[in-house]
Amino acid sequence: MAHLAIEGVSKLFGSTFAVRDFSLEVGDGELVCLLGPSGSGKSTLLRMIGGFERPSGGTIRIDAGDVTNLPPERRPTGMVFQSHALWTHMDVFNNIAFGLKLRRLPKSEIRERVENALTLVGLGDYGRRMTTQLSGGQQQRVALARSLVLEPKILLLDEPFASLDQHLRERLREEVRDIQQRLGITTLFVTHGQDEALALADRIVVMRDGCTEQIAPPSTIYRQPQTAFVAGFIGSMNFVHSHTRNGVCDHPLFPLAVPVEDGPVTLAARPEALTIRLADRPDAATVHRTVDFGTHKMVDIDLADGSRLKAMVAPDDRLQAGMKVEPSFMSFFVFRDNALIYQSAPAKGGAEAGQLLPV
Ligand SMILES: Nc1ncnc2c1ncn2[C@@H]1O[C@H](COP(=O)(O)OP(=O)(O)OP(=O)(O)O)[C@@H](O)[C@H]1O
Repeated sequence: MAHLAIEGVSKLFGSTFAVRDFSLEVGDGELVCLLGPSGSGKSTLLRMIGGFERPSGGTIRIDAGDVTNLPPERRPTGMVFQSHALWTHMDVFNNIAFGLKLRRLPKSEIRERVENALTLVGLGDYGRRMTTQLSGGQQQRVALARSLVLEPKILLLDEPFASLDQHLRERLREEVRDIQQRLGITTLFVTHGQDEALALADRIVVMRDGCTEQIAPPSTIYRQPQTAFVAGFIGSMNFVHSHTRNGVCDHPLFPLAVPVEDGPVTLAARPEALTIRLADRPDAATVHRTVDFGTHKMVDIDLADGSRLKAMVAPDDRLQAGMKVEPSFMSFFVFRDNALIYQSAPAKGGAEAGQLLPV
C-alpha cells in the first residue's frame, strides 16, 4: 500500500505544455482514473509517474520518498501499456519471471510468485504457452501479471484494454477492479472511455489540455460537473445557449428562474432530466426520432431554432416522430465561460435544491 503525491508537475515538449502545473494526491489502495480526450496529457502524466518521462517542473513523491528524478527500475511502480510488448520468444511463465530473475531471486520463490500471479489473472494453466498462442485479452492478462509479480506499490495502467472488443474490455476491467481491491494496490488508470472511468474509479480526474477540470468521485462528476466541459464529456448532456435578464432566462422554451447576474449563459440538462408535454402550437418542438433501448426510449427533439435535444423516456411512452411537443427541464445546470454558476434541484441526490454557486 502506498500514497502518491504529485505536486505542481508540468511537462513541456518544445514550447507546448503536455501537462501544466498538475497536482493530485492518491491515497493508499485508491483507484484513480485519468480521463480526458486525446492529447489532454493523460499518458504523459502517467509516464512521468512511472519514470519514463522527466517532468519539466514539480515533484512526485511515493510515500515519503521523492522519486521525481529516479529511473523506472528504481521506482516502486509497475506499468501496463496499451501495447503489452510481451516477449514472443519466451513462454508465459518466463515473460512473467523475467523481472524476478533480474532481481536474482531464488528459483523456488520465482516459481511460487509467478504461479500466484498467473492464478490471480485467471491464467493458472497457461505458463508453458508461447505468448503468440494467446488471445488479445490473455496477452493483456499476462502483461498485468508481469507487473503485479514485482509487487509494485503503485500500479499504472495506460489504456490497457483499448485494443480489445467492448465485451472483453468490460470483463477485464471488472477483473482488474477485483484484483486491485483484493491486493489493495494504489492504482492510476488512464482511459478516454467515460464508461470505463465511471465503472472503475474511486475518483476521476477529468483532464483537458494538460490541466485538471475536475477531481471527484464518479457520482459527483456526473451529478455536479463543475465545468461545461466536464458536463459534456461525461454522459449525455443537452446544451441550450441563452441570456439571463433580471434573473430569468430569455429562451422562449425555457423561461427558467436563474438567480445570476445578467449575461450569456449555457443551460445544460441530462436526457433523464427532461419532461415532455404534447403541444399543438405551431412553434413547438418536433419529435424527430425515437429509439427503443428496452429499458428506456431515447427521443430526439428538434427545436424551432434548429437545435436538437435528447430526452430519456419510459419504454412504454407513446411519443412518435412528427409529434409536436414542449420539453422542459426538471433539473439543470447553468454555465458561464465554462464555469458552473448555478445548479437547480439535482436529478438524484447531490447538491441542495436551487443552490447558487460561487462564480
Ligand atoms: N514525445 C513527445 N514529443 C512531443 N510532443 C508530445 C510527446 N508526447 C506527447 N506529446 C504531446 O503532448 C500532448 C499530450 O499527449 P498525451 O499522449 O499525454 O495525451 P493523452 O491524453 O494520453 O492522449 P491519448 O488519449 O491520445 O493517448 C499532445 O499534444 C501530444 O501531441
